[in-house]
Amino acid sequence: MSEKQPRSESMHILFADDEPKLQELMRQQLDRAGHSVVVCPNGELAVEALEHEPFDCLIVDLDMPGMHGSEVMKRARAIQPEIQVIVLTGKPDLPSAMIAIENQAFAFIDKPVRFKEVKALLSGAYHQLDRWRKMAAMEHRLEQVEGSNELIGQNGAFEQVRQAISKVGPTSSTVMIRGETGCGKELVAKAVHESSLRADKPMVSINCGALPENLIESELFGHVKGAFTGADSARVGLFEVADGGTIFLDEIGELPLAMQAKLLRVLETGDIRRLGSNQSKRVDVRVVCATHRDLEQMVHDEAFREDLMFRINTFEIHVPPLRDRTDDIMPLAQHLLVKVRPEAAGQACFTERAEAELKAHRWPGNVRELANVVEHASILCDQFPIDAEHLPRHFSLRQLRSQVRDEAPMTLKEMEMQAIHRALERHSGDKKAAAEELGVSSKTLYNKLNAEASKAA
Ligand SMILES: Nc1ncnc2c1ncn2[C@@H]1O[C@H](COP(=O)(O)OP(=O)(O)OP(=O)(O)O)[C@@H](O)[C@H]1O
Repeated sequence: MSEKQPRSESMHILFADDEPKLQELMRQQLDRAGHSVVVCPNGELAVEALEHEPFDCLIVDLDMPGMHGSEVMKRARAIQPEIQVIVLTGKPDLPSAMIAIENQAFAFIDKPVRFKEVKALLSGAYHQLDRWRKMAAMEHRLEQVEGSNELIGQNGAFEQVRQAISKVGPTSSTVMIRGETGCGKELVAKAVHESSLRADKPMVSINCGALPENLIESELFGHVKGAFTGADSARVGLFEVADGGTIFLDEIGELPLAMQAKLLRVLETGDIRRLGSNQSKRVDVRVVCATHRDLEQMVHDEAFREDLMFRINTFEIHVPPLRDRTDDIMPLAQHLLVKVRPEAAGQACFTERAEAELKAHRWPGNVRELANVVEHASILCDQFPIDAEHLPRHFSLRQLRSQVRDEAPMTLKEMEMQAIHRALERHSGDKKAAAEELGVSSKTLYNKLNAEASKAA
């Protein structure tokens, strides 16, 4: 007697085969195993069924009179991309197997059908579908967290950025994006990737300044099991993950010299080698880098390899700081506000006073700082428009620091953040230089800025 499928694994199945006996058998067995099933005697009716209702799985015979099984599979994929397909055939030869592979079938079985085998495959198909749905849910969540990748900016200088993206995007050139911290370099890198022929392949990002030196190599190139103490299992590096796509090396100026040499070798040969392995592997990855550092000065100071600099700055995009495009401040503020308060769309959301303050500010943290300020204000403001009083305290303090420095009470934390922002201002957003001046590590500085950003959120 067939066992009933656990409820959670039951699927809605479309069975398409022209053999009446097999149709009857599958109808009974699939039903008994806890699935719901629609049986079609030919391809045309199967496609009609697919157009009318969603199925989890399609079991399809290749050789049916009329529409061939391969055509049914193609149509099924177009109508329901996530559908899992199991191919049945009376001729289990290479051409049939190729058809199954080309149509991304989950499994391929020959006749006569052994139901035990079908049952096991259905369980596998169920889990495959489950993974597909979880992945889709994750992508959806990621999209919500990251928001849209739309680049806002009408300013002339920003228009040049757009033009540069559209020119270099479709090529496979290495791109170097320069600009102060928070001015939108990563967003520009995403736009380069999205306008490239690799847009449907992954783009992976790594912040070279945020990783301890001993982890960077394994992060970029992976490692084999036992490569170092604690490497209990092998790990795929980001270059391999990005194969076919783009890797974004943020804060490239922070890359230690030893790693610069290894990166240069990868860029020149296209081969990567996992840490602890003797085997190289060819990867096809486009490299996009970003930095707010003066790389030429770093080369002069022997902190950055000249040969690597020449290799990565084939094409440069300069993202202007926000203070140089004040006409972009309000469109950006409105865009960032809609991200956190969708109901703000289409409304005039800032008073003249708030607008004046936003426009007068120097924005050492650029668009990221603006995003934090807007989010903070949106929390304090129950009803639009946002007024100057809704802007964050540290923002107003910075704005008015010359008048209020001695009068306004401040917590230690606020004084600390003020010191950090002043140091960043003095060093034009250069976090490493600011950290040096403040006597803390770059990592501590990043942590404090991140903590401030999440507090404002
Ligand atoms: N032109 C823009 N249009 C819309 N949003 C933007 C724009 N520029 C920056 N942002 C937003 O501002 C924030 C900071 O941008 P991004 O991370 O790209 O800056 P960055 O220059 O890479 O920063 P860092 O130097 O710290 O790495 C992000 O949330 C981004 O979406």
